[in-house]
Amino acid sequence: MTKATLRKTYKTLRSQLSDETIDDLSLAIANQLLTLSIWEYSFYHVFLSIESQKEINTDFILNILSGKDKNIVVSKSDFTTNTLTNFLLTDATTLKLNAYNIPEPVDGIAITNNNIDVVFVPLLAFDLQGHRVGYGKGFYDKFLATCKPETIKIGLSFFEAETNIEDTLVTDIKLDYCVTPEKIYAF
Ligand SMILES: Nc1nc2c(c(=O)[nH]1)N(C=O)[C@@H](CNc1ccc(C(=O)N[C@@H](CCC(=O)O)C(=O)O)cc1)CN2
Ligand SMILES: Nc1ncnc2c1ncn2[C@@H]1O[C@H](COP(=O)(O)OP(=O)(O)OP(=O)(O)O)[C@@H](O)[C@H]1O
Repeated sequence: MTKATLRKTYKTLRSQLSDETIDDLSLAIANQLLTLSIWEYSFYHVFLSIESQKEINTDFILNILSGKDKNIVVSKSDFTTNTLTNFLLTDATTLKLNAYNIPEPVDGIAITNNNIDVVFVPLLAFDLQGHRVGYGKGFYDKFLATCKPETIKIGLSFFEAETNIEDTLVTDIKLDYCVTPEKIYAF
């Protein structure tokens, strides 16, 4: 299927999930993540959930990371350039919802992309090759392109893989893993 079709299909599927189901599935995803060998690193980039879009609740992952004393990195989105700038999330960080309902830090300690070891990547759909479909503005493709090549990229999804995304671009950065409540896909 094409990215446009997949976006539509998976937005609809997500819109049908109750808040309780979202929390149950998000916890199952966090528990799956615990079985991966990814916990020896230092800097972890996590997206902060857009609740109105029924995204995965990343609070469980944030709790794991703070329990392990990891450096947690979160983004501010610039919708004029479709780029992300990254900041350390600390107890002192004030978060504010932006115009797209994304929680983001008001200010803080800036982190350069080459320090980031692991990125948890939001998505609407993904395929068996490790390609993903997001909201279509290329924020994550641009961000991941500026991380070091060894950075581990982990998609998080409520739903299982599609066979194939037809219209992938050369600029699409593939995932290393995609984790669902049921399974871990390694690419
Ligand atoms: N939590 C989270 N943060 C993220 C992303 C994400 O997918 N999830 N992004 C991943 O790249 C970037 C933001 N990307 C976005 C791109 C478009 C829209 C947007 O157009 N929203 C419209 C229409 C939504 C719709 O079509 O349903 C809106 O809210 O009105 C929102 C976020 C960076 N931060
Ligand atoms: N490294 C890059 N530099 C400049 N433009 C890029 C880069 N990567 C992707 N783009 C552009 O971003 C646009 C959106 O790409 P795509 O449809 O793959 O977004 P997406 O992955 O669904 O969304 P997102 O990354 O925001 O979740 C495309 O027009 C693409 O050309």
